[in-house]
Amino acid sequence: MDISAVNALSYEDFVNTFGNVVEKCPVITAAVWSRRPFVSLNALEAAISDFIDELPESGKEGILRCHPDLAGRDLQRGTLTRESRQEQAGAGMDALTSGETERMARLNEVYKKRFGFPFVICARMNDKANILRQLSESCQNERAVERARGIEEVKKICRLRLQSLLLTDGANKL
Ligand SMILES: NC(=O)NC1=NC(=O)NC1=O
Repeated sequence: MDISAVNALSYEDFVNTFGNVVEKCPVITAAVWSRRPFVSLNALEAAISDFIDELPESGKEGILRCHPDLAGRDLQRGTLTRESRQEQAGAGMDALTSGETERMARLNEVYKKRFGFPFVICARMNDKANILRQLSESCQNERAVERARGIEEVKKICRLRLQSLLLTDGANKL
């Protein structure tokens, strides 16, 4: 699908197509629809990024809270979104040893207890060793640092999801 096809989408088709580029936050997609026409993929991505940046801290933390834990309950139960399942599997989150699973669960809980939102990282740009190391180090950070780092990871996840939607000629082609 090229950018002119994106601009020609009805509101419903736009949200059906792009509603999960930020995990479980279709409101972001619904909001940026009014900023069309987009001159490029980068412009659509920038509109999403700008919308996120304009949110108050509570809104940014809300976005982070919409993300499933890495190697967490949703993965175990099979209730991840298609995108998250693919991303987490790609980073080996579905092939951890029992010790690694336990360490991820413990660190995720420590992190959430400290910050009030989950640890978020772009799984497609990391492997399990990096993820475990970053999670462990992030538990020592300040809240503002982790909010900003998490939101930057959300933007990386969003960019890769947009690219997958726009650059494939597969089923997504309208
Ligand atoms: N807590 C998370 O970072 N979750 C995720 N990162 C991804 O790239 N996909 C996810 O589900």
